[in-house]
Amino acid sequence: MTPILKIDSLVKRYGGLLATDHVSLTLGRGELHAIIGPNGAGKTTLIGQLGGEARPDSGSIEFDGQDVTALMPAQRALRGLSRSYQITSVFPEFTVLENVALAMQAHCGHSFGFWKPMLRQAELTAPALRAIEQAGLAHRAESPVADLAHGERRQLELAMVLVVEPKLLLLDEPMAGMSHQESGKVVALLQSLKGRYAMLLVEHDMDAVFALADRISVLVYGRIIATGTPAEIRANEEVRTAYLGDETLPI
Ligand SMILES: Nc1ncnc2c1ncn2[C@@H]1O[C@H](COP(=O)(O)OP(=O)(O)OP(=O)(O)O)[C@@H](O)[C@H]1O
Repeated sequence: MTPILKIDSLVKRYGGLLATDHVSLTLGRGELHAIIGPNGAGKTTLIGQLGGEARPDSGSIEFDGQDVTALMPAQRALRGLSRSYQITSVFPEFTVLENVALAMQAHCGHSFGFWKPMLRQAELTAPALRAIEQAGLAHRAESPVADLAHGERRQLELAMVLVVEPKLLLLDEPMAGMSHQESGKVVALLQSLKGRYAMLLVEHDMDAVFALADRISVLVYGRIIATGTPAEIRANEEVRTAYLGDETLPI
């Protein structure tokens, strides 16, 4: 079976700095692959290139058997490559359900009637409710987004991506700023989604990464120094050296 994602020798330069230094990586269907690395290693830059917001200087990105290197973010999303964003375009006075339905509508373009009240369109509300349930927010479906706690907003972000049924989810620090209890909920949630979606997870919470990932790649100064199972990464000498003195790696 073709891999869902194949990155080949991706390079991104900022002046003299190689933020992504010939990164190659393959992701299997249904795999949860984590990218870890110290601050400034190039994790966000890599996710940005996969999402399509940052253009690589060279190298290629193949998604689901097709070259998507030159595609815009919306074109990638339509093919099933979706990124979970820190929400900026959410409508705080609208409910969780309305926001997720709107995300679905935006994704599908003009195939829905704008003149009909959104919540009477089962084509929008049924998948929206499913995604909200998957994201563990069913009890908040009718709450205005302004009333959500920080952790619940991150769950909403996830619902807004899940609603379009992506083939690959790009997750950029989904536990950032969460309490221990909140991040535990997101770990359980991602665990429940495992196998159904391929996921590329960038995360600083090492307990979460080592609990969830099928494989982990370690990025240091823009270069992948190791890829392997959590046990292989724990045992890797070069990784231990790169993290020397960094207590966040549970090895
Ligand atoms: N737009 C930009 N212009 C210039 N340099 C940049 C730009 N974006 C990132 N960089 C540099 O590229 C390198 C990689 O940054 P990046 O944000 O991708 O790292 P990161 O691994 O995500 O870090 P963190 O864990 O702190 O989020 C850093 O040295 C950063 O200063």
